[in-house]
Amino acid sequence: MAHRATRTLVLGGVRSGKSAHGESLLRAHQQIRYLATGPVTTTDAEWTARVNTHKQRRDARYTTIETTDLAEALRAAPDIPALVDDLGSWLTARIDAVDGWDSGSDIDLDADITELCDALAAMNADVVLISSEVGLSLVPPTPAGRLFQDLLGTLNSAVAQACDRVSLVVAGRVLDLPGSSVEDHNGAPVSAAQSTTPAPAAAPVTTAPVATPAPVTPGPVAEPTPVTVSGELPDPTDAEVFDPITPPSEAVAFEARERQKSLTKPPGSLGRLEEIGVWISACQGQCPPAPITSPSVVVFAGDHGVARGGVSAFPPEVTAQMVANIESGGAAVNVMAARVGASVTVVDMSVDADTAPHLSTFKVRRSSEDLRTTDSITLAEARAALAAGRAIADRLIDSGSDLLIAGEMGIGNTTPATVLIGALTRREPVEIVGRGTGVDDHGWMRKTAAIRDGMRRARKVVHDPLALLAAVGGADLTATSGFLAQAALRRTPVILDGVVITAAAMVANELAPGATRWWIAGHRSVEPAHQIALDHLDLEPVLDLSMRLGEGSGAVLALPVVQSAADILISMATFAEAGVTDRDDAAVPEAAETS
Ligand SMILES: O=C(O)c1ccc[n+]([C@@H]2O[C@H](COP(=O)([O-])O)[C@@H](O)[C@H]2O)c1
Ligand SMILES: Cc1cc2nc[nH]c2cc1C
Repeated sequence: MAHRATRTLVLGGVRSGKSAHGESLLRAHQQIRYLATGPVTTTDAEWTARVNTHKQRRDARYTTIETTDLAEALRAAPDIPALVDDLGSWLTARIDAVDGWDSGSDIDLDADITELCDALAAMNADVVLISSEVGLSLVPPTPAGRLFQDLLGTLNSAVAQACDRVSLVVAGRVLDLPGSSVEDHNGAPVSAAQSTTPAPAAAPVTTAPVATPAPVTPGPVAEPTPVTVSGELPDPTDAEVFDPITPPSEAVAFEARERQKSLTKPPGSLGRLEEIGVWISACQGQCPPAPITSPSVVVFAGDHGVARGGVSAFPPEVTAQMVANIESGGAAVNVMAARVGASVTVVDMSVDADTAPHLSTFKVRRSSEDLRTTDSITLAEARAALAAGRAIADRLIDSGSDLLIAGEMGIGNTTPATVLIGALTRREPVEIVGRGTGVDDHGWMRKTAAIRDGMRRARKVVHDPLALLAAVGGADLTATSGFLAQAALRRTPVILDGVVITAAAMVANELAPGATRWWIAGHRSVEPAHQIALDHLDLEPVLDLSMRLGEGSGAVLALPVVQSAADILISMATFAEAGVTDRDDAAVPEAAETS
């Protein structure tokens, strides 16, 4: 599936973090044109220092082009992602060009703005434009100041119309602004300026809070702020085909290990945390890494026909009830995510009930079939579910998510998860069956038999990941596999949750070999199949709290550990900076004569 170009306008005040956010949106690209619109030569030392700070943050993937003719610069390479920083400097140059500072309201830049918007519309690659939001401050006391403020407001509005996404960055927090984004029938963004047809009829996919996590304060959970990730159903053609996965950067991992040694701590004293920091750095392709500020949890929900066979301690209607609970912020995952500043989105892939339209845009069917006797879903449904999972990952990453977590909700889903793990690792059902939600002994026997029957059917298609998911996985697990593999393809780190997510991860790693390098295991579930799956993927869980809840809860609990690991590499002082004597620099006392 080709990645679709996205035009994003990032607004914010001075030192709000808007440029850093803009850069993070282009994180996944290997080649980026940095269109610098500021003055090329200046005698202002402070300005030069500011420019240097920005330059240092950018890595070798960036080519800097200093220009005040933005339209031409964009048109020169429409297939290469671009970062424009910023529109205010461009506007200054346009006003300079017509000697317009004293012209009051007579100045007319409409033609320049239209040309810029047309060039934006012609881009085939992602483009991010940074601009100051100056309209919230006092009206400037000088005519030139008022002219600039008015024109920049007009320019920002025009560019916003030409963009697919607009965000406002305030104090390092990113707020996705709702509005005029519409998409064509293939899901490709069409700017409102270009669009001649009304928005498509399909309901937008509204997610529970995305990108604007509540501040982490003790007390009741903040009310979720719905954010719309607009879009139609993705094209399922070839949804199971993935480009090769490239691993996180070995060179940056080496650099990060070297940096660990230089920080004011005995080498290795932070144990596993050090390697987690190295991993985040390698995933981001930069050392030190950027802090993890926009983590997103997606809870994939679905029912399973096998649940009618008495394999769970709870009845299937609980799935839909819990989906509503998660959507309204009352589930464990909501509470934990609010504590650590992660957004939570619940997606109905195959719940056996009608859920709210904004949760069911990607819904493939009501309940997957009973895996004991029937394929859970058809191959066409499996492709649709895979494409949905991939599109959800894409949309979150394109909105600035810097770490993804998959969670799930579905009564009976530990049975298909265990079947997948058993089939891929060739284990006996009794070795891997667990109690799930707490099924009793009779239920345990029914579940073991169901796993045996499912594994018998799975064995025939074990070498074909798509067919395997269709035979015994169901729509929710299939979407999860697409989501996890796509995150790896988009070079975005993931924290895995318990047995169900890890089962989907195993199949994702079959679809996209090497994807596992982009994942870390958040915790060890008490389900016996989980440890077997973790061993298979060569993953060591961060936490072991004897949990078996699902929803993404174990992964969310591990998130602050991963965030701290990144922070250590970012913020700790080195021995040299802090004036602390390093081990190798210490004076060695004369060895005592022992003759
Ligand atoms: O993630 C886990 O390891 C895990 C272990 C046991 C149960 N669950 C959750 O419990 C439900 C499935 O359990 P069951 O007994 O209905 O198969 C489902 O909603 C999962 O989120 C999750
Ligand atoms: C209440 C309940 C909450 C859950 N969350 C994830 N799986 C679950 C299963 C049940 C039964």
